[in-house]
Amino acid sequence: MRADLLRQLAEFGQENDQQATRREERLLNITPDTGPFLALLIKAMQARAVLEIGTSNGYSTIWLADAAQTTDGHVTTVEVNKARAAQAHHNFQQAALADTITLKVTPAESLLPTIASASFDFIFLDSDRTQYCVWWPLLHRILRPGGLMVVDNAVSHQHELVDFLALLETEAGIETSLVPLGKGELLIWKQR
Ligand SMILES: C[S@@+](CC[C@H](N)C(=O)[O-])C[C@H]1O[C@@H](n2cnc3c(N)ncnc32)[C@H](O)[C@@H]1O
Repeated sequence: MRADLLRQLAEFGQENDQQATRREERLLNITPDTGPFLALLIKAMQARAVLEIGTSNGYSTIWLADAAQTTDGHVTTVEVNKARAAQAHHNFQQAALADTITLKVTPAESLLPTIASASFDFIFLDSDRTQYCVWWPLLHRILRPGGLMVVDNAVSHQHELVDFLALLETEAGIETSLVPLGKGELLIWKQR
């Protein structure tokens, strides 16, 4: 049943984005093959505390939360757009995942400084790419040693991530790998 919902949401997102004339109207969901990839990572590392930045209507969140249910985990997801967040809230209920997800309707830059250090095992970053360099010190702080961060659009919008990639290269204790799946998934492992 959840698989049916995910299929419907993937189709809805693709049709919506083809018809949308303005960027704000697009849902910009992850590709359908990215969902199982993120879920596998969460299960393989037995991640329990999961953070997503950029919920949109909750398509990727449902994949993350479906995996988190198998680890007895929980997903916190943050979205600044109220209309998108309302759609996500509805979809979380449809997926029977409302108890596994906390949706924060606020700018990520307001939420991140309030989070305790080393709070998250897994972070999925799919938001405003112009802010990634600014957010990085906060993201690095709240990711636990041994934790994993995944950044979407690392191939589709590689040119927008040049400065972020350069910044990561200067950071000790960080290993990265670019996986050419979906829109390109950049894996960032915090060794220590
Ligand atoms: C690419 S979409 C996320 C798609 C979603 N992860 C999925 O696959 O279904 C990016 C989202 O980030 C949100 N966003 C942009 N800037 C933000 C910010 N500063 N704080 C929180 N959310 C933000 C946008 O409103 C948009 O819904």
